[in-house]
Amino acid sequence: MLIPLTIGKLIDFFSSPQTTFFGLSFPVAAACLALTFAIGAGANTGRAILMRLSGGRIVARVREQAYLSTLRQEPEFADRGAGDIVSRLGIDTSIIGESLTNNLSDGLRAIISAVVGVAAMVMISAKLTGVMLAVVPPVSIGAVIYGRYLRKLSKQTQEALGEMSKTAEEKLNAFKTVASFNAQPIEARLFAKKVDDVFQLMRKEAIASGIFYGSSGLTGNLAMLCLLGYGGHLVSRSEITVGDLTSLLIYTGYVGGSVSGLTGFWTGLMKGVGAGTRVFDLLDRKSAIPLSVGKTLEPGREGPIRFENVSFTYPSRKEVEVLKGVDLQIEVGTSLAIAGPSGSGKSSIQALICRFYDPNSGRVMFDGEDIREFTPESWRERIGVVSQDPTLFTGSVHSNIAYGREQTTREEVEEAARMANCDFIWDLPQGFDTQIGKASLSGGQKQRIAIARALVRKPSLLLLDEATSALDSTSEHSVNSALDQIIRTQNISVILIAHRLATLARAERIVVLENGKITEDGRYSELSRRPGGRFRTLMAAQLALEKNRSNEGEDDEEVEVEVAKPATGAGEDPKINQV
Ligand SMILES: Nc1ncnc2c1ncn2[C@@H]1O[C@H](COP(=O)(O)OP(=O)(O)OP(=O)(O)O)[C@@H](O)[C@H]1O
Repeated sequence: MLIPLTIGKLIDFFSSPQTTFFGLSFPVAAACLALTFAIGAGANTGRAILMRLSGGRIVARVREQAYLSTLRQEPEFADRGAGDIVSRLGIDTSIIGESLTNNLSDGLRAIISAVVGVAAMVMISAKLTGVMLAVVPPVSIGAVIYGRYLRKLSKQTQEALGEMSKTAEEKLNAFKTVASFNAQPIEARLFAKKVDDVFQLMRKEAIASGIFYGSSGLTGNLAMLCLLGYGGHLVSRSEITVGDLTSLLIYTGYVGGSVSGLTGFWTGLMKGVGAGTRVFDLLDRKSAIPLSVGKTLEPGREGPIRFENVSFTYPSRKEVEVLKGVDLQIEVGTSLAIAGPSGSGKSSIQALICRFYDPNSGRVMFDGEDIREFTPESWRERIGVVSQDPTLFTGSVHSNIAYGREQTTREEVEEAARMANCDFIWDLPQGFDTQIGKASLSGGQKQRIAIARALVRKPSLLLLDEATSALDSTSEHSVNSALDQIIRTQNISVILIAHRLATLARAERIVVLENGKITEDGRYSELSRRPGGRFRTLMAAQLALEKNRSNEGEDDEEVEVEVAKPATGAGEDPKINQV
């Protein structure tokens, strides 16, 4: 801030050499200034480093906490699309970091420069300063209006970016589906549309910023012109020197730069607020099913699970009642299969058991207590889940089986793998240390690793959702024998959802769910013989389907082997043996 003053004094010094710089001779003043500039340079270096570091730290902490908060939400929350959440964690947090550090630092510097500049100008000539300050009110009003508009635009832009990421993420995750349908041009168009949405918003921002900066520049230049005219007049009347006028003009440039820096600071802040709203949405969101609220369920406690008149609708589709007054009891250590047409609510029963959702009415009880009494964390500890298409994560076979339990030993992992019939692991090049990804194992192998992953937790309840429906008969056979072994040898309650007869036959008890209601309940041997029964009808359809499949070339022998060693109650139906 001393430079304009120095230049003014220098001009006056050359026109009249007896001029001093605040009483100092010019060489001494120059030395002092050099020192001041050196200190200034050091401070600037420190500012740049500290601001970048603190910005990086803010972004890192906001990201970590927002990610943790996201992971602790109820599963329904993730249905809004991972792409949008990833864009919040990536782009929006960067904008916040930028806004809070570089922007804040530039803003502070602009405020200090403006205040010191105006003070120096008042010191040189209060009259001329008054002329210059006339531009401040219109520019400030313009900045406020522009800032508000920008905040709105910024939020819309971040949302559009989120949509764009969501679209790309979904399709890139289904790369093979897109390729097999030759849908690349359609997907490219869809993505281009999302990109265009972002571009349109950026265009609005570009026009608004052009108008704002153009008009505030014009206002500044006009003020400069007035200053020059009026200043020249004051010089001609010897009220100020040429050096003073020069200093004043340069200060005006400084202050003008600071004011435009301040508007940049304001608009940057507004951008940050826009992005911040989206990140704080994640950070502040209270989960509908908080993970740590309730009492901790003691690990060894056993008891039946009971659905008491449970009705349920998904929060995102309130108009469809998925479960309608379901009553169901699952005794400790028994196996139950849920059969029923597609969309009848089978998976929803498992989702309620896992407490991914809460019922709208009725209760899910464990050992006489509503499961809502327990923390979802401690409740889920006792449940092992195997889904139809289990996800394996990048890492070793060991880390996939030990997923969620870092302290699990190799012996425990191997024991679970044995129980889940995962013999193939021992034949892999590096055994349990073999690195696997999303796509490096067959469906049946993945499924068995998923069963081992569920078993390693030593669950007291195992949930299998159509664990065999996507498999060929060989893989189905391996998975089913693993299942047999578990049902027979472990004291685990098993709830399995299945369409395939060979899998259903493994359970000690079967319930048929239709349109959200239990319509039949009994042992396999009873239900498959009940004349006109729902299960019998369903099975006849399934039987025809499976027969068709075998005729089309599936390995009949495998299926026979399947049924040759069914669990209690199965294998008595001649139709099944026929399969
Ligand atoms: N996350 C969700 N949000 C909204 N509706 C859902 C959701 N998941 C399932 N539904 C709906 O709830 C109903 C029951 O679905 P559910 O998955 O429980 O049936 P299912 O018997 O397991 O079917 P399938 O045998 O085809 O897997 C269906 O109408 C389905 O469209």
